Amino acid sequence: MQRPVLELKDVHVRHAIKGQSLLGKETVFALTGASLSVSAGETVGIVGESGCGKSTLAKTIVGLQKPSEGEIFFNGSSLWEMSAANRRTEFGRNVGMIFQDPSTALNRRMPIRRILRDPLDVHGIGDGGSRVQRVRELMELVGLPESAADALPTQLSGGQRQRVAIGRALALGPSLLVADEPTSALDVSVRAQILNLLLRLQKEMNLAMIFISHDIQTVRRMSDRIATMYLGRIVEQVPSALTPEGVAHPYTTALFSATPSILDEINPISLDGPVPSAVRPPSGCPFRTRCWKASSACAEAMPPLRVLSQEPLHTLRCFHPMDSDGATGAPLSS
Ligand SMILES: Nc1ncnc2c1ncn2[C@@H]1O[C@H](COP(=O)(O)OP(=O)(O)OP(=O)(O)O)[C@@H](O)[C@H]1O
Repeated sequence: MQRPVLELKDVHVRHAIKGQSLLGKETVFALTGASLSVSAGETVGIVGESGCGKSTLAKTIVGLQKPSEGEIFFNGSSLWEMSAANRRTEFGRNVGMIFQDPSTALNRRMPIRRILRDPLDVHGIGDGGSRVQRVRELMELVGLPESAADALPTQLSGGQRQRVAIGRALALGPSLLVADEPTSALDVSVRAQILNLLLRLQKEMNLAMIFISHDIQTVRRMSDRIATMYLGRIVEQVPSALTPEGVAHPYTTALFSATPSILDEINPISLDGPVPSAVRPPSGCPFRTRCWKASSACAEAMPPLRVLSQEPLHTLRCFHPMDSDGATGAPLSS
């Protein structure tokens, strides 16, 4: 079996509450027990509502956030046991990140050719001539016209700016790409172009990709596997090829029912009540306070990780999965 490019083992991230240190009484449980892996040529999609920990997971994967507990392996080496210099050079060269909003992610005062060249300069790759050549290649790769080279980010459209951000993320030829909501700040009309560009580049470059979105249909289209997050926990990992009826966690089912594609026939499920606080998450399963299938067992303990299928991978943390009674339809009254 292929060794994963990236592997997270039981990773936790706790944030201090604003104005307090981590030693203060209360902390934000931003990520709890996340285990995940992604191999070359594979895309894992992360989906969940706002505040569920998607960005924390992304920052943790690219080394911008140190886990409070757990381990991260990159090509088999522990990220936080590497020297800081190796993390910056060896790891930094091999991982690219695309952020949600290209307007804030790019330096407004730098012309595009400098933005694309910057990673090569910082990592000392090649000489002046080869860097100029690489910038040309990158512009062609992401579909930017030559005339954009001397423009400032503010002179480009939102879609073109995101193309620049993608080019910069790929400048050093990474093996892992993390895209955190890469189209949510863009006009609907250009979203499909950027998604298609990412799909093509991921295939051509055999990248391991983590693709994050709050929209499960976009994640399904972009990924081989969907990891559903709820209140800092990965509650299910399910192959994207499965139909919504094949998913097992009630929360994943609810996400599908909120944004059905024209091919899906699912009854709408409305989730009652707000997402609980990440400072005081509920005991047991975090979803139980909004789950129409919850029982007293769900309050007592976090459901253990169950592997429903190894190849393709389907994992679940739930005491009352959808397939246990064949029901994918309307919620039972609570
Ligand atoms: N630096 C921080 N300090 C304190 N709390 C934080 C910090 N960053 C994130 N959080 C909290 O951690 C939890 C997870 O946040 P995160 O931004 O990872 O979620 P998200 O799913 O990416 O949300 P969104 O889709 O709105 O960006 C939230 O409760 C958030 O308020």
